[in-house]
This record gives sequence, C-alpha cells and structure tokens, in this order.
Amino acid sequence: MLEQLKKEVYEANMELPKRGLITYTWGNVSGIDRESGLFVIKPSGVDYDKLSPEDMVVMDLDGNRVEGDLNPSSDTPTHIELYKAFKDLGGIVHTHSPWATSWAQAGRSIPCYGTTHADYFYGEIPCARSLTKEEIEEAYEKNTGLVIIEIFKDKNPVYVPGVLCTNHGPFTWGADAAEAVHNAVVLEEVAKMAYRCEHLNPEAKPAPQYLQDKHFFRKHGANAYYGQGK
Ligand SMILES: O=C(CO)[C@@H](O)[C@H](O)COP(=O)(O)O
Repeated sequence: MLEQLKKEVYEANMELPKRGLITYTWGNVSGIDRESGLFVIKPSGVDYDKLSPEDMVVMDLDGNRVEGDLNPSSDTPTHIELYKAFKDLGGIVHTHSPWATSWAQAGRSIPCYGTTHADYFYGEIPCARSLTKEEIEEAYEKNTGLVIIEIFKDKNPVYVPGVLCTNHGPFTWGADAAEAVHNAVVLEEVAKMAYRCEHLNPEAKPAPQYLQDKHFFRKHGANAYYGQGK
C-alpha cells in the first residue's frame, strides 16, 4: 500500500543526514496521501544508513499503525495534529539542525532580515511557546503540535512553512515531503545568516515590508498578494 509515497518519504528522510540537518537517528519526515487520509513516516530510532523504503510506517490520522512492523517516529502525534489542522500540508519535517535549534532553544522567532528568508517565509519564522509541566506530562508530542497550531491562528502555514518550538527544535512543511525538506534546509541557512546578521550589527532591522512582499509574492504568485504593505 502507498508504495510510491513510501519511496518519496524514504528519499526525503535520507536527505536529512545528506544535508547535515541531523546526527544519529534524530529528526523525521512524513508524507500524507490526502485521498486515503493515510500518511507515511520514518520508523523510530533506526539509523538512517540502515533505513529502506520498506521500513516506512503507514499510519492513519487517529494514530493507528496501518502497515509496517517498526514503531513510528516518536514525533508522530505532532505530525498528526499538524496534518489535521493544516489541510494544505503534504509533508512534514522535524530536525535538530543546529542553527535553527539554537533559536528554538533560546525561545526566539527569526526576523526576516533579507531576501533569502523572504523568498520562502512571509514575515518572521515564529517560535511556539514552551509547554507547561502538565502539557509535557500529559502528551508531549501531541501538545507540541497544539502549541504550533496555537501560534498559527493568525498565520497562513502555506506562507510560513515552518516553526521553531521553544526548548526543542524546528518543524517545517510543504506540499510534499521533498518540499518540506527543502524548507528545512532553507530554515537552517536563514537561521545561520540571521544569527550572524545580529552579531555583525546588534541594531539590525528586518527588511522593509515592500522588499519582503516583492520577494515572497514574486515566488508565490501575485494572486497570493493580499496587499500587505507596498
Ligand atoms: O525530537 C526528538 C527527540 O528530542 C525526536 O525527533 C528524535 O530526535 C527522533 O525520534 P524518532 O523519529 O527516531 O522517534
């Protein structure tokens, strides 16, 4: 079942070590088939160099394992909450990429200082609040998804395809698993540049709104333009 999606999700997972976004078994990628409502995710705790497409786990949005012998990623409940809340998502990535994770651990959103950022993320890359003791004890991964959804109540996840989770790390997404990984690579580069920008000039300001609009909507099409700034 879903053999092509398993292959795509496997290949997307293998991009994480290749792009230097993770170490050991950290991180995970999933992809969803919206028609069936089933998604495919990396198995938990398996070395990337031992993974194969057949190891991918098929899940439903109620958290049931539909196919596969291995346990799904420990972050599966986060992926589920995001797929349920954001219907345009086709793929989700979680990494511990060092620069983005440093901003997440510091509890800071990443301002849009330049056009590289603006081409992919409209406005700041937000940082979701840390979880309460109760939320952590109740269901850490599920509540990680809920605090991400909370911070996106007035943002379009298609225009901001990623988030930082305080004391944890980044999640990115896209129309499919490959695009979600692409956005994870960009997020890591943007996080690195933004840190250096603030180090070079502690008074640095975000790029003017008209420059952000021009770059973002040039890539996302004028029809996406809602006149946010000139
Ligand atoms: O965030 C975490 C742990 O803090 C997880 O992303 C692990 O880094 C990977 O877990 P599996 O996907 O292998 O279960």
